[in-house]
Amino acid sequence: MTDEKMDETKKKTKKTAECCGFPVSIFFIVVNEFCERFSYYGMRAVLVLYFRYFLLWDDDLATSIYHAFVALCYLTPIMGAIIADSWLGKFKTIIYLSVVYAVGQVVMAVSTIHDITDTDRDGTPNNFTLHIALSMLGLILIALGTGGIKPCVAAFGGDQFQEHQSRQLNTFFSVFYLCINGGSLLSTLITPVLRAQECGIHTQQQCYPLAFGVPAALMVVSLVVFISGSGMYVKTDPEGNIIWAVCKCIGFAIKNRFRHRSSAHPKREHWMDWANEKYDKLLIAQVKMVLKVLFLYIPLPMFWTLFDQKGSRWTLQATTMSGDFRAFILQPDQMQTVNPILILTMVPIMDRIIFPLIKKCGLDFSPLKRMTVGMLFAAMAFVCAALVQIEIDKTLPDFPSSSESQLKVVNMFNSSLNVTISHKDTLLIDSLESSAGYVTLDHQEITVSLNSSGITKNFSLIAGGRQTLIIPSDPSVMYLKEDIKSKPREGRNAVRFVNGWTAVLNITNLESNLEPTVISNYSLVAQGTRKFVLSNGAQSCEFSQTFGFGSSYTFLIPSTLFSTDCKSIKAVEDIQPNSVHMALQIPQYFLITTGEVLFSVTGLQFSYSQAPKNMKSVLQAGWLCTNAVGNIIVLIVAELGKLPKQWAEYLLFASLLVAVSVIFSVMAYFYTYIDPAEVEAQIRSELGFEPEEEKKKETLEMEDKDKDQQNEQEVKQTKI
Ligand SMILES: C[C@H](N)C(=O)N1CCC[C@H]1C(=O)O
Repeated sequence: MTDEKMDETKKKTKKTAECCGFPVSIFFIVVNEFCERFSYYGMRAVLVLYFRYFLLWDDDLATSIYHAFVALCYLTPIMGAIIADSWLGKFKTIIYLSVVYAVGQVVMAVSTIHDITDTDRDGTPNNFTLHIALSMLGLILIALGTGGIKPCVAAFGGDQFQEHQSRQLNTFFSVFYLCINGGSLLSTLITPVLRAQECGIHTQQQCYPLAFGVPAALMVVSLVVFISGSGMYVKTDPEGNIIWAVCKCIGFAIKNRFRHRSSAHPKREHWMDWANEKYDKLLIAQVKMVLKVLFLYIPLPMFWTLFDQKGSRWTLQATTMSGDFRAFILQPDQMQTVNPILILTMVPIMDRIIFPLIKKCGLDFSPLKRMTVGMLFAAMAFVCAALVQIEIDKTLPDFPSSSESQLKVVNMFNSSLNVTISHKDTLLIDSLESSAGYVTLDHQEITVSLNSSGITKNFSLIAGGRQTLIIPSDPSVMYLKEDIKSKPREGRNAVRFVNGWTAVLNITNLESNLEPTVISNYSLVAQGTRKFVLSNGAQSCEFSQTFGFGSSYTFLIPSTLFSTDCKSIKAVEDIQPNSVHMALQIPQYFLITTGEVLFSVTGLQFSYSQAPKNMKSVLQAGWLCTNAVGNIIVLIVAELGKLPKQWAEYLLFASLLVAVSVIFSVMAYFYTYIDPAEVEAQIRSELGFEPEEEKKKETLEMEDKDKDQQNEQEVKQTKI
């Protein structure tokens, strides 16, 4: 045996330090994963807000770029796997790509410092191009890093286990998943709080640099932890350019099959056997194993398509619900933290109680069955989401269709008015009151007549819009103002004021002073009791209003404002607060998380256990790719298909997933589980290669011989 070969075999049979039956090196790997996921999910938690409120992109662009980024993060694992399995090995790939990742996070954090381009010191950046360029560069580096290392870390963790530790290996994947979710939970709680702080050199702004800087620091910690374990790892070397060899082998099999397509040539058991002429049996067997699993993955993206809507559709659903839990207030996007919290409790329960119980009952709950059941749970979660949506829809205002217009009338005149719209609808409105709700009209050109004064005016309404007609103290100058026609974002409340006082007013929360007879633009206020101070320079008074979630109010300020100490201000409710409670989303979160434990944790283990030794990262990457495709489907669905009713869309997704899980269960039925190591050993022995066990024994014997020789020499030297 050559020295090189001996070194390699020694590496493979290296005894690792153990603690409670687990390799000690695993500790560094799970801590590394915890920090990395903290970094990834922490950054993701504030990314859309950064796009929306720092770069000032609109909602559509912000969500599209966000989903495109997530999809990229799950596509780059292919690159990481190729580098690891064919070139650098998993250990070096993790280190190099972690450096790229950490640099990306730092670039991203720098891009969020508004002071770097805020030359006029007004609090907003002056060179958006630079911020956009830096953040895109940062995101690309992050996607390369996080995706690149992801298949390697899981597979590298698996590599640390010896053959006798197969039970511990399964536990490892569960612990690994717990660490992912521990990191995700902490970071999604912490980074939004960091963002809400104010910071800056010249002007104080929302502290995005801190919200992105802490994840960057955690990525550096992750790298340091991983390097610290360096001396303890089992590092398997890549066996040449395996991916290229696989591609060539598949290409040759297809070409050869095509060349021998006539019936004169006998059929072969498997189409890959057409590569027999040129490639060795071992490689062909390995390719067959990988292809079999990859084929099985084809239906899986549908699970992720539903799963990933937690962050988009379900969060939007939460914005139309009430988050008042009495002891605490939950914001709509915080509802997502229910997922990692449930993962942290359910993985141990499943592992320790449910799975052993199922086994005790003599039921066969094989990995592919678990994954099928996982998909059905996710489908049930969407049925629940549809039911909740139906409840919410009952409480939502009737917003106008695209051909309709809605009109509300506010009377700031000093006496009641009879307002007739288009000679048809007559509304009697008291002074400092509004019409009860909105009048829906199926035409846009209207005539408004104030019957007592004989004033008549024509207006053109916005099709599909909501507007308020303000009749000021001088009714002849009545005018229209556009209203919001959807629930205010993030469960906040939209407020505006009509100034019926005789002079300019300054009102807290409003961007600028309010002229007499004018209605202000909306400003958004959070849930809770809010205080408004109104002043004209000489006098001031304050009033408070308690807000729920997702309401809209117009406050009518009378001419008697200061004499009544603000008490005469009239609140008109344009959109009622959300009344369906966010707790109703818990069942759907519970079901999707149960689905995730059954589907995702099992899929991770399955991808490792069914892969040949030299293609572990490749199959992990294939598994992660199902997630990328799922995200791309979300993107396409968001752009194209919009069903008129949200609950119908939820049901459509649920039915699609049920259909896909039936297909998957049929495919799974025909799949036979293998032990890749055994298959490889068998082929090796058929081909007359030295079996691994023999190699091990030989290495140990060589080591013993080396030691004996050393001892002999030492004895000789002492004698001399
Ligand atoms: C946070 C999720 N519960 C979760 O653990 N994941 C979602 C996609 C896969 C997995 C992850 O690796 O982040």
